[in-house]
Amino acid sequence: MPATVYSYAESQDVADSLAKYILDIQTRALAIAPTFKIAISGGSLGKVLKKGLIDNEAMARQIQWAKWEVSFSDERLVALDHEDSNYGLFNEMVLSALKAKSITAPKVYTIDESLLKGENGQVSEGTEAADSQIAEQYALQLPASFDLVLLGCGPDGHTCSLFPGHALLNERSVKIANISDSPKPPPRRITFTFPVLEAAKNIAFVAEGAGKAGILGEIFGAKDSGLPSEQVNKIQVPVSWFVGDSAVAGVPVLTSKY
Ligand SMILES: O=C1O[C@H](COP(=O)(O)O)[C@@H](O)[C@H](O)[C@H]1O
Repeated sequence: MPATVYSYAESQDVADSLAKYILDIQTRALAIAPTFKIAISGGSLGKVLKKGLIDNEAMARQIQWAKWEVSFSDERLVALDHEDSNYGLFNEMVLSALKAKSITAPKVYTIDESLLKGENGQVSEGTEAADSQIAEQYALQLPASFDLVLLGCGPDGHTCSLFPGHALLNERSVKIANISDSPKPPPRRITFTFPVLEAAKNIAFVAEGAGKAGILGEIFGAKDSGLPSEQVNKIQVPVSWFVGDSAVAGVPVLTSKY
């Protein structure tokens, strides 16, 4: 099933179309279940969600936040209020805005921060055993299947914290893996593995900026690059990309509007 690419000149249009797509999946999910199960990534995605789901007031009114269950596709092993935390970013961009508007917050599944900390309450340097315990504990909170997984694509083609050429690309024995050698700082993270992505009902990437055009050229090019984001495109799940025109400039892919 080839991925569908939705491309827009304006960043606000990327955010608004993504928001409409999320709303449609939320509506379908809530028609058959009491909660909408979504996984969110870090990086640039937080700003796009704020623009599309919070600042766009018509959209904001239709989002049933109280019925959302939010997990993170990857998380950096830092305190939740650290600037590198993916939860921290979502909190800053979305949760704090909901609080300011007195809107009931979604249920959010974070890492167990206490497992990060040493006896003095400070985040410790971590060990393989401690980090894999954080991963195992996070896996216990996952639903059997996400209605929607929102992903970013790094300039090296990584997604979640699955990096090009890394052994975790072949990890199938656990749903959440820990990594201590992330090429992008911080080095200690946990991440979804491919079985979680394969079990999802829908997956969407968001990629903006001319800086992504090179890697998108490889991902959508004729040659198999084996890049993590390209591997996600090959999963038997509907995969959509919401991109800025500059991110697909010169990329051999058909684009449309959502
Ligand atoms: O490190 C990470 O990077 C990716 C991509 O981020 P972006 O800023 O290039 O969109 C992100 O999806 C992931 O969650 C994050 O931990």
